[in-house]
Amino acid sequence: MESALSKLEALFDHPLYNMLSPPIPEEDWLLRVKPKVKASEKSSQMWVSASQDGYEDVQWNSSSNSHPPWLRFHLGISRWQLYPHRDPNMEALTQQLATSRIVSTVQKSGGTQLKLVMSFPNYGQAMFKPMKQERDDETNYNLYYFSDFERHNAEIAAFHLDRILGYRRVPPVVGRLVDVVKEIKDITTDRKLARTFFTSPVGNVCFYGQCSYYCSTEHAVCGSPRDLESSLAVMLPDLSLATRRSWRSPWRRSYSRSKLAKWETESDYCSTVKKTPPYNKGTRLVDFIDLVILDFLMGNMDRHHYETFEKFGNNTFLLHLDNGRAFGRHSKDEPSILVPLEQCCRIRLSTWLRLRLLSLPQYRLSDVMRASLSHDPLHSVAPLLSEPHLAALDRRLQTVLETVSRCQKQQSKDGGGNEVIFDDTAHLKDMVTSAG
Ligand SMILES: Nc1ncnc2c1ncn2[C@@H]1O[C@H](COP(=O)(O)OP(=O)(O)OP(=O)(O)O)[C@@H](O)[C@H]1O
Ligand SMILES: [Mn+2]
Repeated sequence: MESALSKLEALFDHPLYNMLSPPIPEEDWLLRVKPKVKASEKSSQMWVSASQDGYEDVQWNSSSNSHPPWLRFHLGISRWQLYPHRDPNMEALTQQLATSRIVSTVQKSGGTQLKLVMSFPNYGQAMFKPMKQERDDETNYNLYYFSDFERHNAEIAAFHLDRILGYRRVPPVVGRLVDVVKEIKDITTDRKLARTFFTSPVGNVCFYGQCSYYCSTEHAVCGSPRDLESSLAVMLPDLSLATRRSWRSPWRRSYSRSKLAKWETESDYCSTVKKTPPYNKGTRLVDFIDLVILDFLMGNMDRHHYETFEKFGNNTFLLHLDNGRAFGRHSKDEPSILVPLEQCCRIRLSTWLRLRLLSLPQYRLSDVMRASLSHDPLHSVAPLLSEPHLAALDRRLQTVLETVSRCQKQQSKDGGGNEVIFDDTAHLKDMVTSAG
């Protein structure tokens, strides 16, 4: 393990993760801090929390040292990433998610499967997903992808994988053992949720909540006897502060047992997408390919939509939310997830270079993932990804690199220029030269 940890350190020290980027102009931050409130106006503007039992009486000013970690996270979101590489706030943020007292729990409306929103004394919030499946269970082959369970460990592993790929587009997620009585049943104001609690025949406390899928006694989640493994993802800024736009994936599956989607029958499908806004300009297509690569590596077939922050228009990163259906199978890869890369033959240079790095023995993807996941609090209960899942990552990475090579061969055969690799580092090189 020690050598794996130093591999991860070496990876994050590599120049490919430490490229100089231009200073961020003010309009490229998602949120702005309001100017300091004058002391005379303070009393009326201060958050009133006395009535909300369990909350801290916080007095925030514009000095970021006094900000709670979740607020620092919100203030660090920019046009290009959710958090910076080697984020000095990450330790405190994940620590809060993992250990902070839970003062309120309610169901999150919308979505198909049970999810809860939990609040901390400093007003931070997290989205909770419970463990529904043992780590070594493989998704039933006769189950359609849209009927698959969501997995708490997939949410956790997706955050680590996204960071290792250098994207930083998944909100931080940690594992936590939640006491379903003390931290859910006893404190929830949600009567509909509270009503679904029961004690199983062997004395474990279980509940199922209300949702459109898997919220019934047969699909209850149970503590052991009260402790339940779960994932807690830090909440993004409220929609009233930062509106998000949802985009339908051009390679969306049909979500029907009998129909095929257009991309499954038209081999030239990407040439249409490339001409269609917003994929015809900027980096949207290669950003989407980045997401496709993440999904192929973790076997996520459920990427029907993705979101962006409206403030940044079309010129921004894609949020990689909702990864619960990843890591369902390790013994089989799902080639259809990689179809957009195969059909479009485009990839960011910086992504491709990092993928090649991760295929080298000294930075091997499975090793750095194992090391990264060992920092999660649930690692002491059981490894977040079993060895076969880690091995599948290396195998799938090879497939991604082979797909890119095939694209390059095909293109040189066709006598084309270098259109496979999209050089997103040119502006960085300019900066380095002008700085030097
Ligand atoms: N960390 C987060 N902070 C704020 N909102 C989030 C976060 N993660 C997800 N969401 C929002 O919550 C909604 C539901 O989450 P999620 O997609 O994980 O649930 P789901 O049950 O899988 O939904 P669906 O079945 O529709 O895909 C998403 O549409 C997303 O906008
Ligand atoms: Mn989903």
